[in-house]
Amino acid sequence: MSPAQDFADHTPMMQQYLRIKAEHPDVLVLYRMGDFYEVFYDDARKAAALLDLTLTQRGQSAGEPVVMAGVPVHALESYLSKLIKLGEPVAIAEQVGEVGASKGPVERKVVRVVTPGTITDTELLADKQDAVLLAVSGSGRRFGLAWLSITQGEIGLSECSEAELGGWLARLSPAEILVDREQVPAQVLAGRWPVTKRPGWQFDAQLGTRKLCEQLRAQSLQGFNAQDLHLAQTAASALLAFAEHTQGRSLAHVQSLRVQRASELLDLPPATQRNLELTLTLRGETSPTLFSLLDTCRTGMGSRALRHALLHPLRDRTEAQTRHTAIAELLTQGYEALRESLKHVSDVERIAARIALRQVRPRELTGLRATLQHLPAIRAATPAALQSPGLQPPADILALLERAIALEPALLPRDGGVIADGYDADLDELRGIQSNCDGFLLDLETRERARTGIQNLRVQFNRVHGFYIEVTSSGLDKVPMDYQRRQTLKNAERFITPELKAFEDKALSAQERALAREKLLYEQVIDALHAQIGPLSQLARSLAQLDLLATLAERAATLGWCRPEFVAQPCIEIEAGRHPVVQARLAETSGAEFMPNDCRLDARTRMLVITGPNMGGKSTFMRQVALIALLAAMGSYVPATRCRLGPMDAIHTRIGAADDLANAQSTFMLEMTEAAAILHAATEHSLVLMDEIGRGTSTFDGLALASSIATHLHDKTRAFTLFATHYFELTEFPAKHREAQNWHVSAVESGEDIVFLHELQAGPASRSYGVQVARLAGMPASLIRQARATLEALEARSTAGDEQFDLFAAPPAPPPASEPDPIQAALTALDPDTLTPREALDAIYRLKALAR
Ligand SMILES: Nc1ncnc2c1ncn2[C@@H]1O[C@H](COP(=O)(O)OP(=O)(O)OP(=O)(O)O)[C@@H](O)[C@H]1O
Repeated sequence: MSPAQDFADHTPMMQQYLRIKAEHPDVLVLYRMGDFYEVFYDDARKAAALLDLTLTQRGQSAGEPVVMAGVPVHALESYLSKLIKLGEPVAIAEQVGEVGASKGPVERKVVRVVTPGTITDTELLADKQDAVLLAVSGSGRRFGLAWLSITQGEIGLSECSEAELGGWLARLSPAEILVDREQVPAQVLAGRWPVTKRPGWQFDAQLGTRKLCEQLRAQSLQGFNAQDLHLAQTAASALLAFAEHTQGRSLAHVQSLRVQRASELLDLPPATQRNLELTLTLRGETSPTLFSLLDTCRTGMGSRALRHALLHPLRDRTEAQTRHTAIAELLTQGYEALRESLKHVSDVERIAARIALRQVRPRELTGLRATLQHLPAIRAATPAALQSPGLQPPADILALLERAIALEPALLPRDGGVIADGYDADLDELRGIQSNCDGFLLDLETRERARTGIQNLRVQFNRVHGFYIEVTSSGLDKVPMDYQRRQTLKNAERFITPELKAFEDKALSAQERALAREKLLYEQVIDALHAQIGPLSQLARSLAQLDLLATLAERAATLGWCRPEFVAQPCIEIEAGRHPVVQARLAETSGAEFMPNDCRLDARTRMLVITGPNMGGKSTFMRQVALIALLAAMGSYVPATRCRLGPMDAIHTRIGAADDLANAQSTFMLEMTEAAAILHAATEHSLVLMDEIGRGTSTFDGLALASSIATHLHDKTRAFTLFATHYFELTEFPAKHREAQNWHVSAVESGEDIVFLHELQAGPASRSYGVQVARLAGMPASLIRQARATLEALEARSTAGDEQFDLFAAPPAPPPASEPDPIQAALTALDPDTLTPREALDAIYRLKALAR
């Protein structure tokens, strides 16, 4: 059959392709053909457009040529990475049968489906971040969540209300969200995450429970405290089904479950995560952020554990306190040696997952081997209090890797040279035949030179022609009868002899057999490692935690942070607190010193009204208080000289933002929506940051709203509140509200200029210096002169005006009820059931008279 005929749609190969495609209608199917992955028909057109491939045409299908495009096997990863970034899932159909083993095309099967949330290829994954696959079930008021990072091995379950869903999505930052195609939550659609819709029957609580029990090898979910989470179980059924479907196998390494109840976490709503620039700056960059400042981890596992700790701080402070103690231990015993030894650690977590998925590559196994060899040094550098059984995996894992895997193996098992010499006698023998080659060829060459008398005769090998004896033109007349011509060159001829041919057959078949043997042995090594997934995952967790702790210790020492103290009574007491990221930026850019500030909030002072000039440092101060509280809660030391913290359930922030044009919300609408959410959610254990609320509307509206919001927070919510404002009128607030105090950021005037001291001082600011700040910003001098004159005029008018309006006066009483209408009163007094006809007639006359 000609190549073109291969592609006619009635041929067995195209039938095989069409069958595979029918099973995967929604994804691009890459169909392996020798050294290429081919895509056909509409997939080909789509792939050609997305990947800039050349379309070709072959054969005929229903009278039309078959359109196709291909990518070379060795370049698969770079194409996959492009497709995944474009949100295009891909099914990979490999040749799984032996070529020529049966009639018809080689057997092919989809071995895995690659989607943004299920990538396992080391090259496609970010080192410092997990790709989280999240399933969301339910609609309306309550939602079930189940998530998993395939390269990590732990399932997370939770349930939340509609208001909490946004916080969860921001916290988990999933690479892909699975939803029931008939019930897609609006918040999921509104987000920036790739969404995959799955059939409704895959969302089933009973199925979820069964799958979870199977996965965790448990009788019930009771031991995990997850038996009552029906919505989360529903999500888990879809999650596990999808994960298995994409990997083409069950996930042996996923063996643990963590139930995370929203009420257990310090609530960090999406606005807080954004405004505090935890992992992304307001501009969407990854640096400078709190995470980028903290993350000096030595391993990807450590960085991922750090990110998790930062975004999932617990309200209960036990775990954080244990971390503080560990940091203290590392600071006294030294952390440098430990951090140095962690440099030699590979990503054991991902390697374990890739062993479980049978995708592990030889070089990853040598990485694992080097890590295991290095464990004694790591244990020696770890303080006794931080040792854990996980750091001592069974010795046979290392023994196996040392015996079985070559020192420097090839990239892929199919290239050979992966299994070490001496591991398998059969392989050694086959390799022996190959390496004896050189000796045999030299020997043959000497013998043939002697036999023929051709002195420059040479025995050689190349991949295309195999073995041959080369004789230059000058020696051709001496060539014996048994030489058979193989190839003619310009100045020479190449021959083969029966002896050389026999040797060639033996050598080439030895090479093929050695490769097959290596493949088998490699599979056996993976089988043996598969049985050790448990200890390997435990090792990964221990190493990640060690790296995280050593990093926090290093940061604490380098940046001069202190151990926070947790107390039972409500308070936030910080001495000489700093904003760690602003401080680091200042040091890097201008070399300027950061001005530390105190903060004292307790049962008697729950609100600070902060005033002062623009650029004075109000936002920085408020954020630093929140960051210090968060750092303490995640188990880190904090940028201060002393810090005492009472219980805390949430950090809410309302800080100026740009218009949310995508969701058709104006700045003001967004401001009010966020403020409303805070007023509903905050409790007296929450920390609330309100930065210049009300500035998105007219002065009077804004002032009125700002003062009402402050009153609500003070009187009703009673949250610890930092309230920065430009409305001077609000400095009157503390005079009438016992638990509020005025503070201001200081600045001094020097001539026409202003110098910011960034120091927080008691009392209200004396003025706002807006015009001076505008001057600093480089406004034209004439404009500044005009602004100054206008300002003076306005100020004069306001002092000459009426007595100041009392913003915080009690709301006016509702208008008094008016006199009741006499007709209505008479009508109300009537009871028709008790009237005689005569009385009824009288009543009508009376009403008629009243109406006149
Ligand atoms: N404590 C401090 N020590 C040194 N520099 C500081 C301090 N606080 C703030 N700054 C510097 O001042 C700049 C402005 O601070 P910030 O944004 O907090 O001012 P602001 O009062 O909130 O201004 P606006 O009212 O315009 O929002 C910061 O970017 C930082 O460089």
